[in-house]
Amino acid sequence: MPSPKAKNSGRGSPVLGGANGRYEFMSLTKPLNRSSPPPPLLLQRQGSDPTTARLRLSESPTRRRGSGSSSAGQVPPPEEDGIRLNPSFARVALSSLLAVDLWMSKRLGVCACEDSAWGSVRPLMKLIEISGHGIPWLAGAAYCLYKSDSAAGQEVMLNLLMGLLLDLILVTIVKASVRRRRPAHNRMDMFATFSVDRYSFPSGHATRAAMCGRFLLAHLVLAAPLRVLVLLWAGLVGLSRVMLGRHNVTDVVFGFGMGYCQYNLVEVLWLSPQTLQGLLGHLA
Ligand SMILES: CC(C)=CCC/C(C)=C/COP(=O)(O)O
Repeated sequence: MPSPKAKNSGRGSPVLGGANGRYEFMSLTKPLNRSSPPPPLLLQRQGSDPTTARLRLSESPTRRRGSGSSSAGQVPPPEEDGIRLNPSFARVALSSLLAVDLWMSKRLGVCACEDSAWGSVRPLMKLIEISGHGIPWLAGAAYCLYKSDSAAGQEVMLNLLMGLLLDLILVTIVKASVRRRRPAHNRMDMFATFSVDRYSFPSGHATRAAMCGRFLLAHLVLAAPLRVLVLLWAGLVGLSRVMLGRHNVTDVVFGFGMGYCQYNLVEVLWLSPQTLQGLLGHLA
């Protein structure tokens, strides 16, 4: 039903007296074409979905008779108004989640630049950012692989290297597919980025922190305090992404989940020395 305001606005209510006495609505988003009467649209009863409206349209007497008076004419299917009159629950829930996400990310972006609320903490957050960057991890894994003098050590470092490359590939694919822009308050001053790193979803640092964190806990013999330190580091990497304004909260949360699953993939694709010797044998 037209809102009371529209009826009293004096700007011409969108309601037309229909030829058959039924009220019909003009499209709310198309300019009124005064030369010819606008195509009447069936009133979409509150809570009905467009499909129902279309079904009702095809059952309308006008359609059934296959002809109608010139004023009714062939009633076109209801237009997709720019305004969704009854979005699905999933769409409303997603819109609400994204609204909360943007609001929370803006509030937590306290180190987005030097004169932000916590601008003095920015250098520390940048240090944490570097600790989760792909290049230090790739260089470190390659160096340990080169320096390792045990087969077991070489096996672990080789699979960490493979996991890091897998992470880069998967994150690049998802970033390039989703193409979500970084938060408006982000100051893009990261070093050594790919072109896809202009996109925000998911956080590559978060995927790497989760995957490497699980990898270290599973394959390194660490005392309990060090295990806690690894978990703390992974959490701080994720938090730093939002505090620096690089990401929204959902980018990091999804990144943690993706990195956690990536480690499972590393375990499935685990390269044993025998597999490696077979591969190298083929290459030689
Ligand atoms: C150049 C290499 C080897 C990796 C890129 C590392 C990087 C800049 C990832 C982006 O992380 P966020 O998505 O968390 O910003």
